[in-house]
Amino acid sequence: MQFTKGHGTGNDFVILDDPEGRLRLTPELAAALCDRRRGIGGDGVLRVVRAANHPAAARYADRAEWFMDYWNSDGSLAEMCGNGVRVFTRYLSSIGVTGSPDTGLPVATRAGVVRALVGPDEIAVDMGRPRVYDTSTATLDGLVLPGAAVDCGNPHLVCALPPDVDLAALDLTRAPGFDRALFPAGVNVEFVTPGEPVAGTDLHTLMRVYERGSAETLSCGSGACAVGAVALRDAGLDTGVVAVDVPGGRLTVTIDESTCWLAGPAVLVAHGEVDEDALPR
Ligand SMILES: N[C@@H](CCC[C@H](N)C(=O)O)C(=O)O
Repeated sequence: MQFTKGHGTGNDFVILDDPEGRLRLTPELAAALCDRRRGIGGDGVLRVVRAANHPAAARYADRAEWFMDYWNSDGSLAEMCGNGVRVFTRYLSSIGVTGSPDTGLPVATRAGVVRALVGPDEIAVDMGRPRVYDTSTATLDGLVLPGAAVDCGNPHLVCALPPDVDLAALDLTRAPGFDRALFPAGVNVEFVTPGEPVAGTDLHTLMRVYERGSAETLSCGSGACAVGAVALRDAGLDTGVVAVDVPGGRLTVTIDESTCWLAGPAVLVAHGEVDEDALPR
């Protein structure tokens, strides 16, 4: 099986080119590919399949030729992956699939169709406006942290740390607790603290994330959008530019009246062949 490996600010993916949708991708195979010791290693799998050839995306086929079939590293499916769309788009452009320079490349996801614009260094995705819809709490290290529930196509809980809690010192080797009644399908939990002013932006936030299905990752694009939306709301702003620093680098979130743009680097680092029979079962 051929694969490509790529990442966006350290959120890394195994990319499988399967335009006809012939590959029998199972939760076990996705988890085995993502295994960092016995497989290739990744926070998730991005299967590149024509929308018309996948039952979850056929309804989008008139609007988007390509479907990002996204799997978390534990083998579960997710509706959206912001960094995934950016890396997926980098892969498509590497094989000559480019969108229109004006309107970009439409990409179907389980949360609907988004569009990506390829710049010289960065790839930006029009993610749609995040919906901040409730309050809740996360528990971690004996702390109870209030947070905002945000829908970015996938679920997020954005928790601001009290000033005496150090973001870098949080122990994210274990999953934070959350309200299963509010998030029956699980949630990605972002922990945030304000950063120093950054030129060209309205706000600057530092973030770490514990992702549903993938544990702590170096970056989460949809999480950055959720964080940007909450940061602007808390600053009394409807629109603006937020620099979101994650352990893997910087993402820029731009929210206007109608949508949210997520921008940052997206890199392909390797191509190869994996022996499926040698993967862990
Ligand atoms: N890292 C992603 C989000 C991936 C999906 C997430 N773990 C979920 O289950 O919702 C991103 O960049 O958005």
